[in-house]
Amino acid sequence: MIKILANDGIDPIGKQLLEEAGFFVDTNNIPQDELPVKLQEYDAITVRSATKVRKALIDACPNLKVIGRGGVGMDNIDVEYAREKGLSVYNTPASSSLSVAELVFASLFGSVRFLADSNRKMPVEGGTKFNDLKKAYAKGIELRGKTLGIVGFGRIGKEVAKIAIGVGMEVLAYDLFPFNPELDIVLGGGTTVKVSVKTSTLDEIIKTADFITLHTPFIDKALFGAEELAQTKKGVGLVNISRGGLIDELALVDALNSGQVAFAALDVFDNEPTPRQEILTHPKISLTPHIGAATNEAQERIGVELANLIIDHFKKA
Ligand SMILES: O=C(O)[C@H](O)COP(=O)(O)O
Repeated sequence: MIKILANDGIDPIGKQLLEEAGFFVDTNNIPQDELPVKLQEYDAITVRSATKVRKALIDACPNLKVIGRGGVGMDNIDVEYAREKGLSVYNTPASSSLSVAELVFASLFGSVRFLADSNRKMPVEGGTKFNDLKKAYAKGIELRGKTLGIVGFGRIGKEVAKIAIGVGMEVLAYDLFPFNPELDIVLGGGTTVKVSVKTSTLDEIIKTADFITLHTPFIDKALFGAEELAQTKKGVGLVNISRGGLIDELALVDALNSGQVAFAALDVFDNEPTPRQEILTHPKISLTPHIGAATNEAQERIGVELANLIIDHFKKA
């Protein structure tokens, strides 16, 4: 019987599909340091971003045939090495785009009305300094009519653009690769509307956008270091629900303190799962613990897609 270890969990429907196909699915979370021994008895492992599947683990498990990533980013997997060793590596790139895009807007709407800081301070100061807090949060901003720069115009960037257009924002989109700026927005009731974003350069986005959201993988250095942050429109808002490291965190703290950057909304961090204190405690940062894809709907789509990929793999083998 094919044995699958879903080390970071899998949606119950995905699990059920695998079991109906005749596979044994273990959803126990085996600690990273025990995997080199315990994973040896499995044919496949599925992970999210927590479990690392590095060269040494791959070498320790010669029976392993498939690595499945329930999600998009594969930076926790030595993908090339695994493929060189004859393993198949799958991810589910489309299933979570909408959930990530919705978190971008949850973060943006929240940040322009100081929700994160207000929720930190109200339980402590709300009873005695209500009117002081009311004043502190008096300069909210509307999103309608503002310019959103989207850096990385793949599946997630496009979903972000659709919501932004619905909100009435101007969208500047940049990607390393050429893309079609036209998008179809499906409205409630099923009507489809064709819209278009403005193709932009990274430089134009840095210098002119009111808000910037990042949707690229982390390659080797921060896209937004001190130099780029200094060139942004004063009072820009930044959102990173992509990968830690894309914004230089120390430069960001400086830019927030000087007022160059008005706020940042971060779902991903340099040192996950232990982000630095300066980031965790900054009043102008809205924080979430890497939950962009963490909705019931996205996880169900991911589980089903991953299960079908694994079933197809072993059917063909
Ligand atoms: O790359 C991804 O799909 C996201 O960062 C989600 O990661 P997660 O599966 O750990 O939530």
